[in-house]
Amino acid sequence: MHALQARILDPRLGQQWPLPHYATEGSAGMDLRAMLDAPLTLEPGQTELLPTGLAIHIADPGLAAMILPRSGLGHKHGIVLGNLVGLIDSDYQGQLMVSCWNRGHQTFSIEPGERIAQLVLVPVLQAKLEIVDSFDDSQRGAGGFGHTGSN
Ligand SMILES: O=c1ccn([C@H]2C[C@H](O)[C@@H](COP(=O)(O)OP(=O)(O)OP(=O)(O)O)O2)c(=O)[nH]1
Ligand SMILES: [Mg+2]
Repeated sequence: MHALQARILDPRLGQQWPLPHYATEGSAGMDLRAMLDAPLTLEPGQTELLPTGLAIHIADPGLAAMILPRSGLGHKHGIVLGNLVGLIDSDYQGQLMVSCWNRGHQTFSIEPGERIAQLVLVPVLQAKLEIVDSFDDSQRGAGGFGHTGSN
C-alpha cells in the first residue's frame, strides 16, 4: 500500500468520524466527508464548496488524485460535483475541497460528517510537447465525434 502524507485540519475527523479509508479490500476510492457545523440544504441547481477537513501532499509528480462523485448520491439524489471531476495536483497542500452540486429536482440536506465524494489516487505521465509538422498516418486520422458510426 502506498504511503500518502495527510494532515487533519478538522479535529472531528478521526474522532467523531472515521478518517478516509478504503471501505473494502478492493475499493478504489476512499470517501471524503463534509466537515460542516450544521446540516446544509442544497436547493436544486445550487452548488457549494465544502471542506473535507483533510489536506494531502502527494509529492510525486507521477501521481495525482481525483475527486469523484459517489454513485448512490449522484444517481438517487442528483448530488454530484460542480466541477464534474476534481483533480488534485501532486504539489497541492491545501485542504481538499468538494464542490457539491444538486443537479436534481429535489432539495437535499447534507449532514455534518456525511460522505459526499471519493478520492482516488491515480498514476500520471507528464509529457513534453514535441512539435512536428505532420503526424505519421493512423487508422483513424482526424475522424472523431461519431466517425465510426452509431452501432
Ligand atoms: O475538486 C477539487 C479540485 C481541485 N482542488 C484543489 C487541488 C488542486 O490541485 C487545486 C487546483 O485545481 P485545478 O488546477 O483543477 O483548478 P484551477 O481552477 O486550474 O486552479 P489553479 O489555477 O490553482 O490551478 O485545487 C480541490 O481541492 N478540489
Ligand atoms: Mg489548474
